[in-house]
Amino acid sequence: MFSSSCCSSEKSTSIRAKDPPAATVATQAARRMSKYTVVFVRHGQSVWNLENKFTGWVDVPLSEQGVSEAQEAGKMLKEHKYEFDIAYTSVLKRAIQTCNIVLEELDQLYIPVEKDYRLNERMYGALAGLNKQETVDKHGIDQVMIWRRSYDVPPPPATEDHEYYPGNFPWAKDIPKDKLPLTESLKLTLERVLPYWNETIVPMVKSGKRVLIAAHGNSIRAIIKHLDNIPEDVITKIDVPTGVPLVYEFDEDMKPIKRENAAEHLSGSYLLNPDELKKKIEAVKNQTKAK
Ligand SMILES: O=C(O)[C@@H](CO)OP(=O)(O)O
Repeated sequence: MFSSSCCSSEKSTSIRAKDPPAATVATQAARRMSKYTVVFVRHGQSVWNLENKFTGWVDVPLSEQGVSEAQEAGKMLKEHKYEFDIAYTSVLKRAIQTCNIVLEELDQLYIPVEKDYRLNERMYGALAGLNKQETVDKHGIDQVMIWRRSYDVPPPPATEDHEYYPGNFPWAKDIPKDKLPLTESLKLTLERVLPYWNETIVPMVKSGKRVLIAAHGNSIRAIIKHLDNIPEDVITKIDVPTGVPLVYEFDEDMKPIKRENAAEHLSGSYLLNPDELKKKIEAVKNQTKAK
């Protein structure tokens, strides 16, 4: 079964609180009503995160640090006694590796794992392969932040002559040409991910299966925007750290229930203490800096 406690700071509240504040009582009541739990994990650091390159659909592996982060994610879940019936991941090896490492740590490699390109990272268009900071130096921080974090402005497209044109990826051969994106904004990523969430993952959750999703910074941002109805101008400021489990609880209508220690703007909470979490989120933000 899923454990009811989530993180170190939650543990300390139970020691501290003789007369829990009203908010805690409300959260505890909400938790009793929670029916389903889904855990998201962004893959650990990839070799292109390490080299600070825009990646998107390019299929690069985890770095050494990324492998350790995925192991840590698995250990966190094990510590809190999470178990899963099925896992979903993308067709990109950094997410698949993360999924396998997490399941290995949990000693649950036996569960089915479904891979689908609709959980892929956003397709980063012609920026794929470029160094993020060099792109800032060339185009300016404002332009790069529009490409990187605006809700609906996609980067320039990767046309057929581009080194990372997605039609050349072996795993993409069955994607119909009209569905093959040459670039994606977060909005387009959401439009790709959401049908998979609604039609494949939600029915599985509602059937009582305990679901793990190992995916990517922007495919997870897209899903949480949908789950928490996060406004367009707020989701632009939200970054997902690498290799930290993010736990969501839902009521029977799949409406998220706010967890104690929920991350800012989210109903879900990360299984990491706030200081470490902040450092990991800053590391993502700092991939592009103003000069
Ligand atoms: O390059 C990418 O594919 C993504 C994730 O690493 O980057 P960003 O965080 O800049 O959207």
